[in-house]
Amino acid sequence: MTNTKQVCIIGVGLIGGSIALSIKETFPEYEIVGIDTDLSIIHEAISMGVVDWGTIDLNQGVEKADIIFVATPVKATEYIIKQLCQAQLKPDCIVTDVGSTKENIYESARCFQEKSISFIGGHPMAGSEKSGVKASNRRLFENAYYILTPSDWTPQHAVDVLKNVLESTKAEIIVMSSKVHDEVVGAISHLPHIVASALVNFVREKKDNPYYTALAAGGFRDITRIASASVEMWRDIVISNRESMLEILTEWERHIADIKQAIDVNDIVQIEQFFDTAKNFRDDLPIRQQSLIHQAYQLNVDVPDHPGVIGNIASVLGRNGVNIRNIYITHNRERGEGAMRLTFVSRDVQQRAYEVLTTAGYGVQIED
Ligand SMILES: NC(=O)c1ccc[n+]([C@@H]2O[C@H](COP(=O)([O-])OP(=O)(O)OC[C@H]3O[C@@H](n4cnc5c(N)ncnc54)[C@H](O)[C@@H]3O)[C@@H](O)[C@H]2O)c1
Ligand SMILES: O=C(O)C(=O)C[C@]1(C(=O)O)C=C[C@@H](O)C=C1
Repeated sequence: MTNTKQVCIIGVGLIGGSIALSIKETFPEYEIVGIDTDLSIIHEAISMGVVDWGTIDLNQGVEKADIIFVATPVKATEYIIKQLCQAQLKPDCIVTDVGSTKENIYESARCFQEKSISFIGGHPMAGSEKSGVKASNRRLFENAYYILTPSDWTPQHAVDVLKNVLESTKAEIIVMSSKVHDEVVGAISHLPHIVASALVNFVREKKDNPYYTALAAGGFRDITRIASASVEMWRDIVISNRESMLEILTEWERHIADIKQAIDVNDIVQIEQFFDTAKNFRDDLPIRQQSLIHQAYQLNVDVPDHPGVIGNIASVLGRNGVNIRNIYITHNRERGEGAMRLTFVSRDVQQRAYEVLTTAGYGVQIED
């Protein structure tokens, strides 16, 4: 149990909105206040039930808060923390953030120490390439890790209060130092985003030949989904995690140079080892049961080039009571044929759809 009554979310976007929704579901008695730069965002958040009320006035929004979440891009977070240090906060207020980098935010939060305000860095390790309050979801963090990096002046009971509130996200909370956070997350999150964007830019340079974009299908799309994420957010992340990123990118260049060298001298053993080492490690990565919104129960359906075939697939499923959650078409074959990737909410619905479509004569593959 906590005595928390009012939670303030600064930056009511994807992450701030999702945290607000999780907290509201578990603690309906809490008042959730939203602060953003634009009143239209506040109005939208109120109409979606994400916050109870909101304002664009930081001082007005935080004055009665028991817990403040700063959920803005990380450079804005540094600035907002400085403003909070000057603001009138309740004496036992806890300030936390959700930023993807932790060292820079920890440094800017040192000003809380002389005011004896508890500051606990935070980073939920789940998200999406989408932004804004519209994309928020109360189940976003289910079964994900939620990293906390408490400051050394923050008492343990404040960390316990925050953990208690964060249990509403159903994430697994782990504690580490902000330095270790930035090194590890730099490698497993920030580097992949750079690689994805570099890969897209690489193909973009070849766009004069239309085959590049036409043939960029499954593998390319899978590995580059995250290149569609918020530019502001990722600009701030790589600027803020500069030191770790420079070291990581130097290591990365070594990996690329090694495989390039192996191809150059036709070193078949080394080429095989390159793929084999990666495959073994990837196959052994622990699988965390993801939240419902991440689970994708999919079917690939061969789509012959006939007028009305897509409508027919949708209606045959509809007639049999099967709801489609998402449809994605890949035109990855010559002469107009393609594949349709359908997503369903559960394994049962996926199985039912498979039966319906195979009975109707479609070529269907289940994707695990
Ligand atoms: N998107 C992800 O996958 C993800 C995952 C984990 C953590 N994060 C971190 O969470 C934070 C927010 O990311 P997001 O994806 O929710 O972004 P978002 O763009 O969806 O939301 C950010 C919100 O902050 C508001 N904002 C910006 N500057 C502000 C300011 N000065 N004052 C008040 N509001 C301001 C924006 O208007 C927007 O509503 C970032 O620090 C990011 O690094 C993102
Ligand atoms: O799933 C995605 O789209 C994400 O990019 C989520 C992701 C990640 O890299 O794993 C992105 C940034 C965050 O700081 C944490 C999570």
